[in-house]
Amino acid sequence: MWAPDIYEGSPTPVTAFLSIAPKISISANISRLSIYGSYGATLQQIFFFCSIASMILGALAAMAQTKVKRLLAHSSIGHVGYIRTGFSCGTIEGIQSLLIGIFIYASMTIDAFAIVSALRQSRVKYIADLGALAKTNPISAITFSITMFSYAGIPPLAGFCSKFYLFFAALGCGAYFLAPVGVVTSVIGRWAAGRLPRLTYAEFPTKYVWNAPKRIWTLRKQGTGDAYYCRMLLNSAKGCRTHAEIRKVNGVIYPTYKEACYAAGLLEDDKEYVESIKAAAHWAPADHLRELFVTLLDQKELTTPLTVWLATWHLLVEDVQYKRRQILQIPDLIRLYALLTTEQKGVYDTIVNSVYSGTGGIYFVYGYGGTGKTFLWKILAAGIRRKGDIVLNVASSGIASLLMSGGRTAHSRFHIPINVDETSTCSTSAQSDLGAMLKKNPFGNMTMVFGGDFRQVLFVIPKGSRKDIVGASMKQLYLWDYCKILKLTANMRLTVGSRPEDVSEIREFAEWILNVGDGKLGGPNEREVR
Ligand SMILES: Nc1ncnc2c1ncn2[C@@H]1O[C@H](COP(=O)(O)OP(=O)(O)OP(=O)(O)O)[C@@H](O)[C@H]1O
Repeated sequence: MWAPDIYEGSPTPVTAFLSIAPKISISANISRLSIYGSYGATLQQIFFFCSIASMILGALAAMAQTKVKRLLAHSSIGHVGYIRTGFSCGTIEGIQSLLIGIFIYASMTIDAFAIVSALRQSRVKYIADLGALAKTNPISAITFSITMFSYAGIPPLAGFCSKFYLFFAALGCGAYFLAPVGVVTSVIGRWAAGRLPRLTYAEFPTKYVWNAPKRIWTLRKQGTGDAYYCRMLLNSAKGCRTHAEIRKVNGVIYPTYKEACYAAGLLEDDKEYVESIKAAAHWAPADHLRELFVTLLDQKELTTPLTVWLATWHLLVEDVQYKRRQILQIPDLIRLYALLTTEQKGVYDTIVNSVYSGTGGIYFVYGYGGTGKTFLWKILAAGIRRKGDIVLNVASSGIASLLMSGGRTAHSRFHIPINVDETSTCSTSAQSDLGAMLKKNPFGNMTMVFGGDFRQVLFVIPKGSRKDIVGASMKQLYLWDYCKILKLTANMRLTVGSRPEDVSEIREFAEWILNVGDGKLGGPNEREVR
């Protein structure tokens, strides 16, 4: 990015920092290099050429500027050229003059930006706005003029001393061409600085109004009403006969005078700030962008803050959703819900309705491996937690509990003893959060969802018979009679995320597993697994 664009687009304190700090650090580094190293004639010629190029570019470009900050930006480019002269000499005098130059440059720049910052509080942005400053704010006008003349190198000001030392050092090392170029560019700079305080007689009332009771000129405030924008258009539109014709710009009739003013380029539309925020979004996180936006608001840089907000809000709030989800540990629910199949949606809706109708209930979601049970748990938990309600995800094993958001083993969550007998109780304290929750929501009002595949969740009973194993399963609980069974049948593992060439193999394996589970394969195993 071109430095003056950055200067223009950044808040004034940032611009001041950018115009001083890098130059000091670069000058300090190259001075050290110059002291400890040495370079030949070719390199010296290149440095001289760069100095001359910076001086000429800074001076010529400054002539064409209309905005105060851009003028300072180009002056700063010119100054880099002057300062580099000291380094290019390759002599101790050159380094001394460079240090003096950088000190004076930093002082002048701090002074200039302090004034610019103060002036921008009163919305002075353009060089033309400075025209009648002497009338309204003589102290600022005098200080700014002195600073700009010092920038231009007019004797006996500090800027002159710095340039004098630099050119003297250049002549001392035989760079006879560089000194006259520096003098000529300084004269051009003097012209650029000299045109600051001028406004024509006709232009003066466009920036200032005469305050008759106080007998002073005050800065013209920008109007906001329709009449103001209409008057603005009338100053440039020709031959209008109707209001619609006043609002017509380049063949388009705009609905409001203000929009027509923007289209005609009569109002600043803050495009530069919108572009700055968009450019910064490529490398800066959203909270930094928000800081930038707030600084722009604070510095009163924006003409139409709402327009800038509407054009950039999606970048400024990019992380908000993400952060919220992180805090609540909620995945992107809307996207996930859309992924659910019809039968998964049926199960989801039944369970969520039971939670929010207040009736509660016990459900068992039955589906063989790969039908999306774990997938459903995640979305159910997200959907209910999103509303601030509590979901306790538990599993019978530690590994299975890791698959669920905030999952724990049932034993850990409800303090269930490992070895259970008739006298066992859960050691949940009544004062704990869990105890308080259980007291507040008696089991009748709660929704409990069990899930699994009987092929996968049957208990291992050491040396137990088929009858013992079935007897230890959930089906034997008295609660089972109240359990509503919800079924998932489509094997999602086959259809989602698998490579097409693997699908038939996975399908074959899934069917084989099913058949083993259903007892359709194999014979009696003589109570031993081989
Ligand atoms: N609606 C869906 N959209 C996209 N992917 C899905 C969907 N449902 C399930 N899946 C994916 O299918 C695969 C199997 O799902 P999941 O692990 O939830 O099944 P499961 O029934 O819990 O299996 P198992 O009983 O073997 O643990 C996972 O990769 C999951 O992300």
